[in-house]
Amino acid sequence: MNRWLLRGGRILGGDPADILIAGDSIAEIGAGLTAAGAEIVDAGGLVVLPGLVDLHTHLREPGREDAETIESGTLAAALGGFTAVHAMANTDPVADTAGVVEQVWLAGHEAGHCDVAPVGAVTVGLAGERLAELGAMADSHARVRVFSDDGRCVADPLLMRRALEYVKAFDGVIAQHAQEPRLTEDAQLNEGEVSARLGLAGWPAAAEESIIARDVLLAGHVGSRVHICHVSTAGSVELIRWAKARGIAVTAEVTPHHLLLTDDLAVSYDPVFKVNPPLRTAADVAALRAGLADGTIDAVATDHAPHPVEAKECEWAAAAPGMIGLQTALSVVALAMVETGLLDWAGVADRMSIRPARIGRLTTHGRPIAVGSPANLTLIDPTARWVVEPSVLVSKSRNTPFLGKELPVRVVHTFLHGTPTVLDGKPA
Ligand SMILES: NC(=O)N[C@@H](CC(=O)O)C(=O)O
Ligand SMILES: [Zn+2]
Repeated sequence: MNRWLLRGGRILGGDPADILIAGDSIAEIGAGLTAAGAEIVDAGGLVVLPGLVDLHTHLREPGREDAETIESGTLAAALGGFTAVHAMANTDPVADTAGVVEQVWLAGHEAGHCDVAPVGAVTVGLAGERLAELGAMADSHARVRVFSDDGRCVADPLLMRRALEYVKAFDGVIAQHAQEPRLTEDAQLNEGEVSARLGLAGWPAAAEESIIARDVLLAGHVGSRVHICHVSTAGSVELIRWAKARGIAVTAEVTPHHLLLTDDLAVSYDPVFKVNPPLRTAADVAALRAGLADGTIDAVATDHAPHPVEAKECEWAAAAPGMIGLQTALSVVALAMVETGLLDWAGVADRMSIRPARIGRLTTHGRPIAVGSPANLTLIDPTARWVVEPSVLVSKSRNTPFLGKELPVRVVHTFLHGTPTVLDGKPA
């Protein structure tokens, strides 16, 4: 049997302890453990977290293998400390049938770098007209629980209501990309001072907030679960706080980039900063950080959105929105939340593993680091710094605003069901 002895790591940043992995689970935790025949990993100085779980990853396969493949995207995930990712449905073909979600699940399983939980489309072809076969996707081998037309908003309120009602039967959740389409036609960046100065069409906060207000009311009305993708405004945080206080089953995610970057970066006209929803103001960033710290926002999700060079090395208006983020997520969260004292490592584990796993109903991820739990673990060096060189990025795309930047915190080892996927920062 597979046996690994992780020596002296600090579980969630606490006191040093040894962890013995046997097979796919944690067999023992304690001081001075010995285990004949086990491979030893010196975890001295490292912090041990439950394997990170991403609720929002664009793996681009099938259809856009020039931007990313399941192999390259999940390897980036493992190097970023993730043991599970939810693969968004805006592929080509769209993941709107049991056949496509099973294909994505199987390809993830064969790649073996992390578990892949396919997200099913809410509507056929993401067209927003008819519901996709949600039940068949839930019942498939992929066991889909998260459904989203992400990239597009489910704009029709009746269709949204029906989707919320439908997924109750199998404890699913609708993950809404909250963007009122008419209010954001041609929108290029946050509507405000910067958009006015640059003369580009703005994306008002109200386009996000009006959909969130509508959808929390619908979810409350039908008694179903709604999840809000990539929350980006202070008003959205307030609405979600209000809905949670009323007992509505709403959860929400924020991206690392929305926790750190602001819309004034667009004055460079560099499309690397073009993303959907757009970067907002410093006041929004402060509200997002506070909302994540107090748990109003449940989770950090990367919205890893790879695009080929030609989609980014062009004029701002012609560029595709999106940034890659799997390999930088933990570092950016450390910068925005840990170094500012807003979250400790236990808090990071909660927002990047425990809660996202619960939202996605992944039973073997986001478990406490305890005897008997599945050995999905991420060991990080909290004092290390690294430079985001192109050579360390394994995604097929390079569209990150952090290229060339120095970031804190390095992912050192990642274990997936008891087997290392990353050792010493390298693919195992
Ligand atoms: N976030 C983005 O800017 N782009 C995403 C779609 C999405 O998550 O909305 C993509 O698929 O490229
Ligand atoms: Zn989206």
